[in-house]
Amino acid sequence: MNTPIAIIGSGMAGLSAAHALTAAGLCVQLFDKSRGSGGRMASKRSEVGDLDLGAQYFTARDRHFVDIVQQWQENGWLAEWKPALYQSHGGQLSLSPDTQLRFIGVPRMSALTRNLLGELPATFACRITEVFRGEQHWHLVDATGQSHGPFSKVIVAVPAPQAAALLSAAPKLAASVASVAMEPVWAVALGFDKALDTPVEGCFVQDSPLDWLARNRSKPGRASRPDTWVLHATSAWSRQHIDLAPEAVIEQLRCAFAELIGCAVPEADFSLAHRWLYARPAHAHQWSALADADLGLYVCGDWCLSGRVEGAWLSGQEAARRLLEHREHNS
Ligand SMILES: Cc1cc2nc3c(=O)[nH]c(=O)nc-3n(C[C@H](O)[C@H](O)[C@H](O)COP(=O)(O)OP(=O)(O)OC[C@H]3O[C@@H](n4cnc5c(N)ncnc54)[C@H](O)[C@@H]3O)c2cc1C
Ligand SMILES: NC(=O)C1=CC=CN([C@@H]2O[C@H](COP(=O)(O)OP(=O)(O)OC[C@H]3O[C@@H](n4cnc5c(N)ncnc54)[C@H](O)[C@@H]3O)[C@@H](O)[C@H]2O)C1
Repeated sequence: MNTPIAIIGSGMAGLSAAHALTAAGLCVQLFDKSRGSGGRMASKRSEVGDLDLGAQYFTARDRHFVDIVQQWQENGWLAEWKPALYQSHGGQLSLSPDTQLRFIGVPRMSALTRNLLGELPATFACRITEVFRGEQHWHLVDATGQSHGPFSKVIVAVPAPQAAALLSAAPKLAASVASVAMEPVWAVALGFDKALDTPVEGCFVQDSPLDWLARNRSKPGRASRPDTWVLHATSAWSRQHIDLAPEAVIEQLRCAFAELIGCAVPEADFSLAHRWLYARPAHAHQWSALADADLGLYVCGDWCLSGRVEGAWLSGQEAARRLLEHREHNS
């Protein structure tokens, strides 16, 4: 019997592992606490259109990732994003041309992970709280106390602080994962019925509570009206203001935006704030993936590498590769 492999987390890392394992003829079952796939590549549907509140774009440097990105582009799941890119230093805005290729899901970032999910078996709105090994197989318990299984192996593909809590079966692994700190990011979306009078479409920011801002209508496939923007605070500012009320976060980041954008910024006609508690690892690692292969427990995620979409995909591939390698050696 092909006992399925449980994958906890259906962000880019979990989906990447799922694809590699199904391509090798194995069965997988994904679990995610959210109502859909994508994790930090999520897009929020709102009255002003879809808003990419997490990952803004991604780059591809590793040659394997470059190849898969090309396939995704040929499938129509991705487009290149070529914003009028600026930088802001000490309040000075300047054009920041570069030759970097940047990709986005179309018509929203989450379309990519939705396409990757395809027909893969997945259980959503299911927060896994316990992962334990019986005599022969693995079992999962969710927040409602329901048990899921049996599974031949388990891949944990969630942010490190959430993964550590699921690894009590492998204390050494749990300790390594628990040592990874992840930083928060406040994201704010603003919508203006009358478009702002600025050529800026994306901006890397320094010396401000803001770290990044992007104009949605510059992204292929997005609605052009109203004029919506996504602002990301720095992790330092987000940490200091972690418990601030969303309305106050919106106001403070709107003021920071108005200060640097160089045009009149009226009250927003639409606004929302989203707090990412585990947005990015505090430090990059070179782990690719972690495992207790004899137990059959694997861990992956962006935080094992660069804290970027590319790192998440590579980490999922590596977890799957190690699982398949161990399986082959023991068959
Ligand atoms: C604000 C922000 C901006 C970013 N900008 C960029 C960018 O411009 N470019 C770039 O390359 N990267 C960017 N990133 C990083 C990028 O989004 C991540 O590297 C990547 O999406 C991580 O994928 P992942 O699969 O490792 O984790 P995630 O996407 O976090 O997926 C983990 C999944 O696990 C689920 N989960 C967690 N715990 C449990 C549990 N107990 N039970 C069940 N499910 C669980 C979650 O719901 C989630 O769906 C950004 C991230 C943020 C937050
Ligand atoms: N906010 C968060 O939580 C984030 C979590 C994880 C990643 N985040 C940001 O994503 C991008 C992705 O980095 P990348 O894939 O290496 O893209 P990049 O465009 O090459 O940027 C790398 C880095 O270089 C600086 N930079 C790049 N281009 C310019 C430019 N034209 N002008 C000025 N500066 C530039 C910039 O500092 C980038 O950080 C990356 O932005 C992560 O911060 C967010």
